[in-house]
Amino acid sequence: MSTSEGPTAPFTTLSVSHPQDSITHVEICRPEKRNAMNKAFWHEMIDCFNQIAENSECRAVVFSGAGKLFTSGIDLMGMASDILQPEGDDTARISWNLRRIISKYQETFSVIEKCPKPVIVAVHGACIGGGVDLITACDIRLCTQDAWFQVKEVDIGLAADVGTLQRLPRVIGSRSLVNELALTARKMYADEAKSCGLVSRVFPDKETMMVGALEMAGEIASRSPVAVQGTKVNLIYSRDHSVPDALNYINTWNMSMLQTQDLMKSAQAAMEKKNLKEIAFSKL
Ligand SMILES: CCC/C=C/C=C/C(=O)SCCNC(=O)CCNC(=O)[C@H](O)C(C)(C)COP(=O)(O)OP(=O)(O)OC[C@H]1O[C@@H](n2cnc3c(N)ncnc32)[C@H](O)[C@@H]1OP(=O)(O)O
Repeated sequence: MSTSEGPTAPFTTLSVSHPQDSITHVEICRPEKRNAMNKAFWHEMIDCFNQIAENSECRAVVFSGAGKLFTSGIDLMGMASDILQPEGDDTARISWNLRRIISKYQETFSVIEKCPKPVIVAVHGACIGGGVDLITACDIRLCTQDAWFQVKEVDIGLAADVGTLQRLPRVIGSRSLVNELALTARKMYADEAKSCGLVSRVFPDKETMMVGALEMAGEIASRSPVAVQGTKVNLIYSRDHSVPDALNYINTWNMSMLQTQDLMKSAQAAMEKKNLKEIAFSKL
């Protein structure tokens, strides 16, 4: 794992490293501002995850935050210009402009979901506002015992519009709990986050969590990338479609993907009780 030594070029808010073969670690890195999401962050995420999606060397991603906490959400100081004073000669043009801007903000987290490589997010300390939007777009959520989550948008006078209201109800089973969190902006702590299914594991501290996240990424990366990436794409598809539609989708998907050499290699390894880490799968 990288150790918060600062953002890596060409980014100013993200540090990207490769702690192991086939694994990419992305860290939001503005610790002095509690990883507040400034203007640069919103577009750097898009560039970063589009690059990861295209990088055939990468098979799994770990995302975390540098410093004291995961993120304090949108940068309240930098928010002013485009959202608070959108350009345009009249209401229609201002509105159209805002629509375009909001779409761009939404893309910041949708790229995580569109990236076929599984993304494990590791949360320590606070995860506020935009942080909840971000983690709900990730595939696996881990946190530390000191973590807390807050859908804080109503406190700053807006309805969350970059993913929380759309994805959180699909992550947490209880609609009532989602409504409560979004309407009251109350903090939810690690144990409740685990019991409601927002996170799948709670670790005693950040160090242990990062070791756990890396181990999990290693397990994923050792498997056939055809199988893993197909699984991510189809899990997301089936979340958003009926069972018959999703069965039809995977049928069409697998009519080509089942022809992979990875199937024979993996099946043979299983028969011979070999560790998948010993099997060389081609890049994807
Ligand atoms: C179309 C757009 C869609 C997106 C919507 C997103 C909405 C949201 O994200 S709503 C949530 C907004 N965030 C907040 O309300 C959190 C504000 N911050 C805090 O409550 C505290 O800072 C926090 C509990 C996170 C941490 O407290 P701590 O005592 O550890 O640190 P501080 O001394 O408060 O802060 C240290 C410096 O960081 C700056 N900072 C913290 N959060 C933000 C932020 N969100 N935006 C900008 N700057 C932030 C803080 O000002 C301090 O800076 P400095 O004084 O220069 O040292």
